[in-house]
Amino acid sequence: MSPGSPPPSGSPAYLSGLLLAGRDVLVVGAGAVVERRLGRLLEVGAHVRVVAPEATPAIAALDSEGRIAWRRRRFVDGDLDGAWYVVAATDSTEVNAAVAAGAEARHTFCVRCDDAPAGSAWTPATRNIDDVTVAVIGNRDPKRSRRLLGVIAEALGGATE
Ligand SMILES: C[C@@]1(CC(=O)O)c2cc3[nH]c(cc4nc(cc5[nH]c(cc(n2)[C@H]1CCC(=O)O)[C@@](C)(CC(=O)O)[C@@H]5CCC(=O)O)C(CC(=O)O)=C4CCC(=O)O)c(CCC(=O)O)c3CC(=O)O
Ligand SMILES: NC(=O)C1=CN([C@@H]2O[C@H](COP(=O)(O)OP(=O)(O)OC[C@H]3O[C@@H](n4cnc5c(N)ncnc54)[C@H](O)[C@@H]3O)[C@@H](O)[C@H]2O)C=CC1
Repeated sequence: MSPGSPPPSGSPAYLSGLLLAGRDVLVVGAGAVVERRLGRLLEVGAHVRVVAPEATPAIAALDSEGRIAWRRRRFVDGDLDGAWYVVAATDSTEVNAAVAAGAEARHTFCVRCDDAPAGSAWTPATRNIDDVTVAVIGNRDPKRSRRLLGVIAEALGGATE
């Protein structure tokens, strides 16, 4: 089976709980998708570096508050040095491919937001319910994953969204 190709059932992902507190995470791009992903990364204490020429107001505010480090420029390969985990989420296929290739060369896991099988990690729909974290990862049907998370949350008596 080639990297990223799906098994007969389930998803091709090996689920693992990454402990990112205090660890360097590189996020390339600062648009709507990154805005959604930053919440969980910050909640678990990751040290997030964002590289992008433009950012949404919410992401720029996180930088002003010192909660992330935003480098206001285009991605360069050296940005990958030191990262434990990488999110490639620009609106350019070429840039996302370059980020994923540089991460692959360093054996660093990388989520590719535009072409999931071409990355090496996927982002689950995630929610904390009391003292557990519930995460669902499907097979490139994120709305279904989000829906299933809601069903599980309800079964556990947690708030629904
Ligand atoms: C495989 C995966 C890899 C990864 O990115 O990690 C992936 C891939 C892709 N998503 C795409 C599109 C959208 N994804 C969302 C939403 C979410 N996507 C999430 C995860 C994942 N998305 C990973 C595993 C998914 C799984 O479990 O199956 C969630 C769960 C978590 C999170 O994002 O935090 C979050 C929902 C939960 C929440 O909201 O809480 C929306 C909705 C929206 O934006 O409002 C849209 C637009 C509408 C639509 O198309 O449905 C595209 C096409 C891009 C393009 O067209 O270019 C790709 C690319 C591809 O499949 O190759
Ligand atoms: N996986 C997922 O959940 C989803 C993925 N997508 C995909 O993700 C991509 C990004 O989506 P959005 O966040 O909505 O895009 P957006 O257009 O809001 O943001 C793009 C970001 O990329 C940055 N960027 C552009 N060139 C760059 C470079 N050379 N170096 C560094 N940063 C650069 C821009 O400055 C901007 O911050 C979409 O094109 C789409 O393919 C879209 C929706 C959901």
